[in-house]
Amino acid sequence: MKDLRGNSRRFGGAMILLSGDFRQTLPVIPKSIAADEINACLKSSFLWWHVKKLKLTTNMRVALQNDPSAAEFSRQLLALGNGHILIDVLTGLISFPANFCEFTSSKEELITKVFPSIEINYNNLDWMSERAILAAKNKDVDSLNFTIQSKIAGELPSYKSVDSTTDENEAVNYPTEFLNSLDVPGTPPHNLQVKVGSIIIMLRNLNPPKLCNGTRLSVKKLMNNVIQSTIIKGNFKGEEVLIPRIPIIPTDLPFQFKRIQFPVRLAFAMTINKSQGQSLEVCGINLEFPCFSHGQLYVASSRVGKPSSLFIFAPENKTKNIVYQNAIY
Ligand SMILES: Nc1ncnc2c1ncn2[C@@H]1O[C@H](COP(=O)(O)OP(=O)(O)OP(=O)(O)O)[C@@H](O)[C@H]1O
Repeated sequence: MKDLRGNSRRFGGAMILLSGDFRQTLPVIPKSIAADEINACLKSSFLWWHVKKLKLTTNMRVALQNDPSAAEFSRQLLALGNGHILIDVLTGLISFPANFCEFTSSKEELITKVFPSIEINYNNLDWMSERAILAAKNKDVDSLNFTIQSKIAGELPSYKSVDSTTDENEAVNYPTEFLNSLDVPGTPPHNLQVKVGSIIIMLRNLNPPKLCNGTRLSVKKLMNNVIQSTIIKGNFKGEEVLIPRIPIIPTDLPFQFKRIQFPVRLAFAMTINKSQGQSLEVCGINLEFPCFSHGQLYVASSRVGKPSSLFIFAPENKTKNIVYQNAIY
């Protein structure tokens, strides 16, 4: 920038606008500890000290609801995000603030609260687009997705990926059966099982800005080599798209392999990290296995604008709220 603009000031004197919330999840670094994540955060850059900070004061997602609980809910979310909710020293768990959400007593009840009568409602794209269940880990999300998908009638075809090593000399070290068994975050599964009417999420940018990593769609027709789907959220809501199989090379493995598969996963449920940036009308959080990193509980809870839209399943209504204070202040 300095060279391009012929100006020796930082960024060549150009004004750069960054926006974000440090209460939210930090960059994901595989096999890292908290210090690695904080180190990768913008705040650890030497440039941070030259940034002028401006603060937004109104939670618009909450304010737009015109709900009597708005001010209190917004305050509770900030307390959660700032790590100001008392942690029990013996268990390391927090109790949620009063009237923060509606608790369910089981995972099954959580599904019923978020997706009531899904066997009838799944054809209503508006209804489907505004709800999701969130969990911290992919493993928990997968099991929720299978359970919810099983409530929809219809055939369940299996799309198996074609997996191979990128370096053919390594083929003997990584047999196809082993590659097939890998379930890598951010990569579609080897055995993709979807039904017509299922909700899926894109895992790659196929055709930005319409079809991007994170776009949610409803499956309309399943063909051998193409999945026809309707975009259910965002500026291109209602548009139909064709999704082909593409080669995908996961980046965070100690070796490289290529998976040819539709770049999608089921998305009735999704990970909290994947939900960052989305707004929902109805949100369920499955905390059977608690959050494990900074800001996850805050991100999950702040996807909705009012407590009556937030359903939580947590053993004994208690959970972990991980907040790295040096990421916030
Ligand atoms: N100034 C505003 N006036 C009216 N509505 C707004 C305004 N700012 C945001 N919104 C609405 O608030 C909701 C959240 O906005 P948006 O998704 O841009 O926030 P965000 O900062 O990306 O949230 P998060 O990071 O928590 O996902 C959206 O429904 C958006 O339309």
